[in-house]
Amino acid sequence: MMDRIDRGYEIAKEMYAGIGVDTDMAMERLDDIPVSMHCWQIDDLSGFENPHKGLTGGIQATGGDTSRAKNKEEFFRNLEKALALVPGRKKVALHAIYRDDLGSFVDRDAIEPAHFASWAEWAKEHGVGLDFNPTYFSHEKADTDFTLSSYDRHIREFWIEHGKRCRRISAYLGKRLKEVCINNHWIPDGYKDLTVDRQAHRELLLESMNQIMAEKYDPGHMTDSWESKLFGLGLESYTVGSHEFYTNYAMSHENCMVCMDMGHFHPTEQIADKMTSYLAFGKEVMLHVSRPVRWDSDHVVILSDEVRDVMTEICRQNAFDRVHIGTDYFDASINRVAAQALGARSIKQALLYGLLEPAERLKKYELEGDYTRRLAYIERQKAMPFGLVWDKYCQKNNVPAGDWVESALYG
Ligand SMILES: C[C@H](O)[C@H](O)[C@@H](O)C(=O)CO
Ligand SMILES: [Mn+2]
Repeated sequence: MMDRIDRGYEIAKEMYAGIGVDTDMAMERLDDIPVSMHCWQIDDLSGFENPHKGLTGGIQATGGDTSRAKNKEEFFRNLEKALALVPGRKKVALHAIYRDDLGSFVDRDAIEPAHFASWAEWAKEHGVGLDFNPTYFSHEKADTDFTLSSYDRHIREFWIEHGKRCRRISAYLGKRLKEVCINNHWIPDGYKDLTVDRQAHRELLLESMNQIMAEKYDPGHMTDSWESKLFGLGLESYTVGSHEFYTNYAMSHENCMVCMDMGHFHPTEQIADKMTSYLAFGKEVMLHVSRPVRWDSDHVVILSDEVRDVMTEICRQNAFDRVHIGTDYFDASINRVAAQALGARSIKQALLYGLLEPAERLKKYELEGDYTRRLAYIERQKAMPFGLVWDKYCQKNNVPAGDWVESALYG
């Protein structure tokens, strides 16, 4: 007697075959697409360095759910629980403040690969790759709202050293895990109110970036991305690291790309439309998949139209090796393990949705100028039994399907 999931899958397989889509093949392809899960949802970005410092830089984790990991043991236990709820290939994205201090305090301008050796061991044991993020905020030397673009040379030098060391650590992690580690830089630098000299800070940032990026690393071990932003809380009027700024930087440097965070643009701008502008020039792209609600509020990622459009676009361009998918949100209003798992699962669902699209057929209609069929078949896709294939995919990967949240809360 076939179980419910198998019966459902048989029907779905037949229906997708009817529109020329091979569901087995789609699941196989999905197996190979890593999603990089940010570790900081587990503890609201408190980190191991100084968990009581509090977030600075115009970012916030709001909400009153009490499940935030309170110590390292709880942090790893919860992170592992969340990983176990997400099917397929995964990476974990670290921040520099999650370093191991090896028994004594180490500031950000002094961290070394040794402070992340235990993470490399952990990643090997759990079969995941690692990505990295320098932490240019939540530190006394970031309290003026300026880091790499500060007018103060000492502040700049401190953060330049941090950036350089994070690149070295990323290269070490990539080499040890035999999987490229993406080192994503995000700085909060900006002004709350009307800004008179918008260029001076950008020139300083450029100079700092050039120093950070001077050393060349094997692209098979590490690559850098620079994450732009429109505005931060309390930094509403001017952000030094704008999208145009990093785009120009990435276009003129090798082994370097932009990171587009879905919460860092004007609400009507679509990331799905932006990716191919980089791919067309042979550039890779890093994504922070997030969910802004009215502002860059970092809500938990869901299977929204925006996320589905981004993942479908990656599938249509077959750009799995050129667009790197990472999560980024910090919501303190719900259970942290469930939040962490839900966002990554939603991205995998969106990818599966895209892989189940008869892309060649749709492209053919477009080429022929048959826009009626193009629209009608894109819409038809929404009523196809995609959920039945997803359940099968979870089952194949020994991950709970429908009732997964019970494992997150009580597993
Ligand atoms: C913690 C991350 O570095 C941070 O969320 C950054 O990626 C960002 O999106 C800031 O708004
Ligand atoms: Mn981000």
